[in-house]
Amino acid sequence: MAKLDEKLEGVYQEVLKRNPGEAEFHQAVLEVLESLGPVVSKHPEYLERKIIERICEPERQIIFRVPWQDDKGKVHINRGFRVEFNSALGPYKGGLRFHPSVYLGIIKFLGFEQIFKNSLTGMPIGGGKGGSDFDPKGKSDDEVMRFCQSFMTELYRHIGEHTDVPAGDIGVGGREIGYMFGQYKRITNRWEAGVLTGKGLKFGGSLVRTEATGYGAAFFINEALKTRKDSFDGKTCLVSGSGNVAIYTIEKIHQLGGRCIACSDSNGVIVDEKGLDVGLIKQLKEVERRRIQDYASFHKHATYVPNGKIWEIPCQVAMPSATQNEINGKDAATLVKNGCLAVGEGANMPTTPEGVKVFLDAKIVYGPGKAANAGGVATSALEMQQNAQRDSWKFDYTEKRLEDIMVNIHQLCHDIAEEYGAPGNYVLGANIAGFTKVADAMVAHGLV
Ligand SMILES: NC(=O)C1=CN([C@@H]2O[C@H](COP(=O)(O)OP(=O)(O)OC[C@H]3O[C@@H](n4cnc5c(N)ncnc54)[C@H](O)[C@@H]3O)[C@@H](O)[C@H]2O)C=CC1
Ligand SMILES: O=C(O)CCC(=O)C(=O)O
Repeated sequence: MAKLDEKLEGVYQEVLKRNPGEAEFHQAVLEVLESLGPVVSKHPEYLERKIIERICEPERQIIFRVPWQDDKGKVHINRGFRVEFNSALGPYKGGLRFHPSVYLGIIKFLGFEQIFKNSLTGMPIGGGKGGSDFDPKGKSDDEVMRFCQSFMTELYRHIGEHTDVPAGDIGVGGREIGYMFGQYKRITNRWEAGVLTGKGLKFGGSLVRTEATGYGAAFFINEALKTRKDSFDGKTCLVSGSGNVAIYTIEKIHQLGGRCIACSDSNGVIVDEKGLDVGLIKQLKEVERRRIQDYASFHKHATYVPNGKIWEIPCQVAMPSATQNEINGKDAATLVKNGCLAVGEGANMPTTPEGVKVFLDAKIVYGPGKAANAGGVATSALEMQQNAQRDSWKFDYTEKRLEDIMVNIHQLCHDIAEEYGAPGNYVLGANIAGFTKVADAMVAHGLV
C-alpha cells in the first residue's frame, strides 16, 4: 500500500475517529487519499481550505424508519438511508441499494465513490447514495410495492430534480423505481420526471439506461486495450454477478468479439464454454427472477458449480460486476497467474486493496470502478437532460453519447496518470482527475 503524505495521514486518522466501524468507507477514503499526495504538494490551497476534510464529511445524512406489512399482514421495520455527500458540481446523484448487508458504512463508501465518478463523467451531477437493509429476494411484487411506498413516504421530502436524484443499484431496478416514482407523484402532486432516473420508457425513462453501466464498462476496457494495441476480439472473459451490470457487460463484450464463459450469483457459478447465452440470462433474471443455477437446465453442456469461485477459471479479461470486495489478493494473484490481461470493474470497489496492488504491480490493464462503471450514472444524467427537454432520444444516438463519454473518461484518466508520472495507472488518474474538479468548484464556492 502506498504511504500516505504526512498531512493526508492526519486527515485519514480523523476520518477513522469520526466514523467508527465503517470499514468500507475507510477503505474507499484511503484509496483516494493515497493518490492525492502529489496533488496537495502542487495545490497547498486544498489543505489550507480543508477541502479534503470537507469532501470526506457528507453534507447531509438521513436515516429513517421504513415500516411495511407483508402479504400475511405481519409488520416489518427496515432502516432507510440517503447520504447527500457533495453537491459542488450539481444535485446529489446516485443509486439506492436494497440488500440485507446495507448499513451506514456501505452507503457512505458508495456515496464517496460517487462524488469522483460523477465528476469524471463531465456532467453536472454531485454525489450521493442511499438504500435500505430490506431484502427484495423472495418477496412478492405487492410486498416490494408496499416497501417502496413506505420508503418514499419519508424520502420524498429530501429529493427533487434540482436537489437530489436517486436511481437503482443492487436490488433496485425498473420495478422498484416505478413504485417509488408513483408514490412520489402521489404525495407531491407533481409529475416531476427528473426526480428519479432508471424510469420505465413509458414515463420518462431513457433508452440505453438499462444497458449503460455494463456497456460503458466494456467500452472503457476496449479503450484501455487499444492503448496496448489489443482488443476484446477472441478473448475469453469472466463476468461475476448476473444482475443488471453483469448482463449488459456480457452482451457488449460479445458484440465487441469477446466470449464470456462464466457468470455467477451469490449461490454459485455457471460455466458455458461455448459462450454465455445472454438472451436466456435476461429471461431467467430480468423476467422470471430465478437463480442462475437454472441456466444449466436449459443448456445441458453448461455446468453449475455451487459456491464456486469464478476467479479460478482461466481468462484474459475479468469484469467483476456483483459487489464490493469480491476479489481479494489471492483471487487477483490467481487471475494474473492464469494469464488475465485486463480487469474492468462494473461493480463498485469489487477489489480489496491487496488485490488492487497485485493488478498494479503486474501492470495489467486495471480499470477501477469509479471510472469503468461511470456509464450508468452518465446515462442517468442524459435521462435528466431528456426530461428537462421533454424529449426522448433514439437508442443509437444515446448509445453513441455513452460511448463518447466513456472514451473521454478513459482519455482523461490515461492523460492524468501520465502527467503525474504513473503511465497506465488508472487508479491514480481517476482519483486525481475526479478530485481536482470537485476541489476547484469547492474553492470557488467559498467556505460552505
Ligand atoms: N445498476 C447500475 O447502474 C450500477 C451498478 N453499479 C454496481 O454494480 C454492482 C452490481 O449492481 P447491479 O447489477 O445494479 O445489481 P443487481 O441487483 O441487478 O445485481 C447484483 C448481482 O450480483 C449478485 N451478487 C450479489 N452478491 C454476490 C456475491 N457475493 N457473489 C456473486 N454474486 C453476487 C446478485 O446475485 C446479482 O446477480 C454493484 O456493485 C453496484 O453498486 C455500479 C454502477 C452503476
Ligand atoms: O444512475 C445513477 O444515478 C446511479 C448509478 C450508481 O448508483 C452508481 O454509479 O453506482
